[in-house]
This record gives sequence, C-alpha cells and structure tokens, in this order.
Amino acid sequence: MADSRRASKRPRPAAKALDDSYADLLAFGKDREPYEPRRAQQKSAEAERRAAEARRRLGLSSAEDPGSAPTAAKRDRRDVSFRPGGEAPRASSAAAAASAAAASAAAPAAAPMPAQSSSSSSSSSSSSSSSAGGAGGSGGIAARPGMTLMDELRAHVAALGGQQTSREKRKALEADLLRQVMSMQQKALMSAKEHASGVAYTKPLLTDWRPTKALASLSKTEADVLRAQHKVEVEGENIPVPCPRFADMRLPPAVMDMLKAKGILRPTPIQVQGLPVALSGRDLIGVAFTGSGKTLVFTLPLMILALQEELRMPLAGGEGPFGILLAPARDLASQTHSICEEIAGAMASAGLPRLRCMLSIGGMSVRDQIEPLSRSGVHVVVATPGRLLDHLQKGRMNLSLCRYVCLDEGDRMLDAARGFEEELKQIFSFFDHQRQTLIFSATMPRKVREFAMGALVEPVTVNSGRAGAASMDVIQEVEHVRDEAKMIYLLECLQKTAPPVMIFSKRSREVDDITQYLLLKGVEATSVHGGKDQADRNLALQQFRDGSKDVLVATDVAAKGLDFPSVQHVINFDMPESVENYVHRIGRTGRGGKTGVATTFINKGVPESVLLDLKHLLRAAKQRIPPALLALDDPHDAQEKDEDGNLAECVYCQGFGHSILSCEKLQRDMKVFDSKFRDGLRDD
Ligand SMILES: Nc1ncnc2c1ncn2[C@@H]1O[C@H](COP(=O)(O)OP(=O)(O)OP(=O)(O)O)[C@@H](O)[C@H]1O
Repeated sequence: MADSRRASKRPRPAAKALDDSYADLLAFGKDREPYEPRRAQQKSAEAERRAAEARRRLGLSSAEDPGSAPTAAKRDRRDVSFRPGGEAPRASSAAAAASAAAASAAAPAAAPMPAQSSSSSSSSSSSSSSSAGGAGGSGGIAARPGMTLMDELRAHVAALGGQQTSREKRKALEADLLRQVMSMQQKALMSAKEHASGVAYTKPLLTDWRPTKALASLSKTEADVLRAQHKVEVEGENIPVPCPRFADMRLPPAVMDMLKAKGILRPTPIQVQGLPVALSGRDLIGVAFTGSGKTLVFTLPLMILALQEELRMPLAGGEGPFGILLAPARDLASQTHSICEEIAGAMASAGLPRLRCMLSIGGMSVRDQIEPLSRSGVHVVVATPGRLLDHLQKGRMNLSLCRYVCLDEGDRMLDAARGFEEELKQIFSFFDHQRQTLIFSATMPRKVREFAMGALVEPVTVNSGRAGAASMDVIQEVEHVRDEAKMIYLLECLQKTAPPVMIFSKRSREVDDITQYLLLKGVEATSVHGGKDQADRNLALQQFRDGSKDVLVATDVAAKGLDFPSVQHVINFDMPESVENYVHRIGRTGRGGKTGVATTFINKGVPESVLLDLKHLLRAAKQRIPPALLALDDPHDAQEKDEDGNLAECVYCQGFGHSILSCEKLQRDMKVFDSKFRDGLRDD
C-alpha cells in the first residue's frame, strides 16, 4: 500500500523508473503499510486512562490533547517535552530520577516512584522494580538543603550497610538504585508527547523483507542451532532467523558487489543475526565486541529502506530523511556518514537512484549542511544530537517521513549523567508516529539494556560475546610506570610494533605535550582532542587514516567507534576512569578479525576500584595479570559471586571488582546530576 500522506502531495513516478532486476528488492517494500501512527489501534484502555491522568496533571483540557491537533501538538512540543509523563517540571523530575540512586531508607513508606514508561516494558525491568519495592526502599530521596545528592547517597548506603546484610535485600537495593537512575534513559527514547498522552505502540513496524526460502522455513530449534554455531545469543519474541551468508539476506546486487570489493565476504556473528532483525523492521539492541562489524548492521538496512522509498517516489526539495543515525561524537558521525556515502555510491554506480546522505554535526557551517536538504531532499541524516536538535527546533528539518532511528554507542548516548538524554528526549518529541529504533554498543550492562528495552517495541537483543568484554583479538599488557618516567618509556614502548599506533590520554593538554615530544623525537605524530577545531581534527584523522602519520595521540573523543585500518598497537598513557572506556580504547586495535596489542600504564595514581575492575577484565580475557594487580587486596573475589559462582558484575558500569553500592562511576555521575539540577540542564 502506498504512503497516502506523501502520495496525496505528489503523483507517484511512472513504473518505467524502476529496474526489473530489482523487482525482488522492491517486492518486499510494496505492500508495506504507511507508517503514520495508528493511534486508534495503539491506544489501549490503559493508555487512555494514563493520557487523561497526564492531561489532568499538566492542566490540559482534553481538547488540548497533544496528539489531537497540529496546533496543540506544536505547543506540546515546547511545553510538554520537559515534563514527561505529566510529572513535575524537568528539574524536579530529573532530580527524582537521579536522587534515586538512593532508595529511601529514611522513608520506606514514601510515595512510589513514577511509573517507568507507558510503552511496552520488559518483564525483567518490571520484576526488578517490584523486588526493589519488596526491599522496602523505593521511595527515592532528593537532596536536602545543604546536602548534595552524593551526600544523600553515601548516607543512605552507609545506613543500609548496617541494617540490611542479606544478599537478597542487597540485590533488591541494587535493582532499585539502578531502576531509578535508569528511568531517565527510557524517557530519552520516547517522545514526550507520546509519554504525556499515553501513546503506546504495541506492534513492530514490520517490513516485507524475507530471507531466502530455505532459511525462512527453518524451525525454531534449527535456528537456535545456527545461532549457537555463530555464538550469538538472542532475547525477544518471534525473532527472525539468522542468515549465515550475505546471499541469504537478499541484499541488492549492488550492495553484494560492494561488500565483495571491500573483502567483506562472510557476515560476522552480530551481522548474521542483527541484519535479519534490522531488515525485517524490528527494534533491536545489538551488543558485540569492538571491531565486530556493528556499523553495517544499522547502515545497510536504512540505506535499503531509503532506496525502496526513493524508487517508490523520489524525494523533492525539503523532504526527508527516512532515517537518522545518531552518534555521540562528531568524528564518529563523519565516519558513519562516509560509510553511508560509500553504499550510496555503490548503488548509484549500479544504475540505482543516488541516495543523499547528510552529515549534521557541530563545528561545521549550518548553511552548507542544510543546503542539500532544501535543494533536493535527503534520504539519510547522520548526526550528533546537539546539531540535529538545532535543525529541528529551527524548523530546518522535520521528521515527518522518518521511520528509522539508530543510536550508535548507545550506552554513551543514554548515559544518565554524561550522555545526551535531554537532547534525545527533545529529538524524539519531534516524532508524531512510530519508528524502528536500534541501539548498538560494545559495552552495555545487562540491566541498562533491560531498561532501554522498556522503551522499544517488541525488541530483540542480539549479543555476540559478553557485553563489556574486551575483544579477544587484543593482547593486553599492563605495566607499572611512574608518572615522571612515562614520556621516556613511551618511546621504548613505540618499538613494540610497527605503526600505525594510537596513544590515549584523558587530558587535552597531555595529548598536546605527548605529540610535541614525539615530533621532537622525529616520530610522525598527529593529535585529536575536543579543544581542536573540526578542520584540524578532520585533517589529523585523515592523515592517520591514509598512513601519512604513524601515530595518533588522542583523548577519549577518538576512543569509541572510530575505525582505522590495521592499528597495530594502542598505548594507554593513562588508565581511563572506567574499564568501559578502557574496552573502547583498546578496541581501536584487533578489529575486523585482525590481532593487535594494547599497553596500559598504571601507577599509584589510579583508583584501586578501577585497578580491580581491570584485573577482573584481564582475567576474563585470559590475559597475563601483572604483579601490581595480583597484589591488590580483592575483597570482591570472595563476596561478589552470582548464583552460578561467577563473579558478579556491577549492574551500573559493568565492572567486575565492585557492586553498584560502591560504584565509582555512579558516585561521579551523582556529582554531575547534582550540578545539573543546581545549575539547570546544560544547553549546548
Ligand atoms: N563481515 C565482515 N568481514 C570482514 N570485515 C568486516 C566485516 N564487517 C565489517 N568489517 C570491517 O571490520 C571493521 C570494524 O567494523 P565496525 O567499525 O563496524 O566495528 P564496530 O563493531 O562498530 O566497532 P566499535 O564497537 O569499535 O564501534 C571495519 O573496517 C569493517 O569494514
């Protein structure tokens, strides 16, 4: 069925524009239903009740239902987006979620926390909340005058330490703590309008994609055997069958040729299962180790969807996009944009329409970015959240045709303290219809995944390898080096492998110092960090990519997602604040099936909890543990085992050496929450 909204604006193109050889491809789009929200079907009685309650709390009459009229919708976008779920205005709702970190011991009978989400929520998330309630600690606390939220958290945990010692109660408290912090993330994935009006999408936006006949007829058991062979684990209902060959996925011949030309002959495990899920229109959370090919899992389905739409009816000026791909950093967005362009180029050179992909990031001219959209429309937008939101708010772009959203490095995007939850919340408010949502990362604690799933529609999770584990293709070496000896030792360390080599440091100034030092010593080095302007960053990345520079020195802006060919060695000049960042940093080597080396300098300046996490990570990856780490007194070795005797991971940050109750990341994040609520939310 054609998209009636678009069809009513312009006549459909003549059939002659379509190439017979792509009949197969077109076939799986032709009967797709339009993707306007089908409110009548989607609103359950429960949703109606919630909508009325939200309207009452927001002081809206029923005529002002945010979804009922365009004018009301506009006002709602401004007014309601900050008040999801009809809760208190944003500062206090955010404060409630953050202060959460501490289920109230002082007031166990306090009012229950707000409902998690009006969309379908995962059973596990609801079960954790109910068990938390059972622990008698779901009231949530806010910072009292003169006390920071962190103080409250500490006091609360200390109090509980004395009172509740049983494993069950502690687990319940952990679940509650996490539930409350994470409740912000779910809201970030929903339109505030939907949240306020209780719209709950219950059915995925299925496409007509099918695998080849032989695979389509596989039984569930046979599909499970295939999954086990490819070491992928799945969760969810009615999961599409895995496809062990690209040929099974019925990709357009132009795409098959492109993959072959790039030496991509067999799908990686995340692609074996992730591509069928994404191609069939299902919401997806994909977790797989660094360098395992996640990017193709979210770019290919969108490009194919955009191609089908373009073949059905070419875009005109001002129209589009059909999908947005969001990344937490500009350089990563640029890289993803290049991959989309490459796919678009391959399609065009095979005689298919040229798809237009727009890059929308800060540090570049707004006019240059937006010009292709106004001139001829764009099919795909790859963006960082801040700049995309700016385009939407200023009316330069709209999401009326957009039905596909992907968050790359999803846990970073959704990070309750340092992520983009506020921007995402506002971006999602520009949707007035359902979309397919995909979230990818190499690191995503199980509980965080469960909470994010609560905002998706019948999601499928696909795991390849333990989330947060380092790539097994990286040999990890950890060395004790005093601060004053680091620079000199760095030169020696560079001799371990041939170039290219990446060096990471937390601080921009140190990145500059290291680069200067290496240049003085005759090493072809360049650098990237947040303090450099975008043109310099692009140049440095280009020089490292094309081999004209041997060494790239960088802060963590280059730690996530960037893919350079054949990096041999990653040197951590300092240990990052969390093992999660460590996993991303060392994941710049050992990619696409190649092996690499990572060397990390540690010394007494690194917090013990981080060293303990590192020790456990090395152990899990069967790497050598240096004496400095072996010597650490490790109380968790004995205590923090799960039911199966495995070491339990922190549900908040995925570290192995501690629980959420003593999680340094949560403690740091609580400080950020504190400043957010005191200073107002950031506005960049
Ligand atoms: N099936 C495949 N066979 C061989 N190489 C592949 C395959 N799929 C992707 N690659 C290559 O592997 C490299 C890493 O892929 P990609 O950047 O998508 O990894 P990733 O999982 O997104 O990593 P990160 O978690 O660091 O973002 C790329 O150079 C890509 O071209």
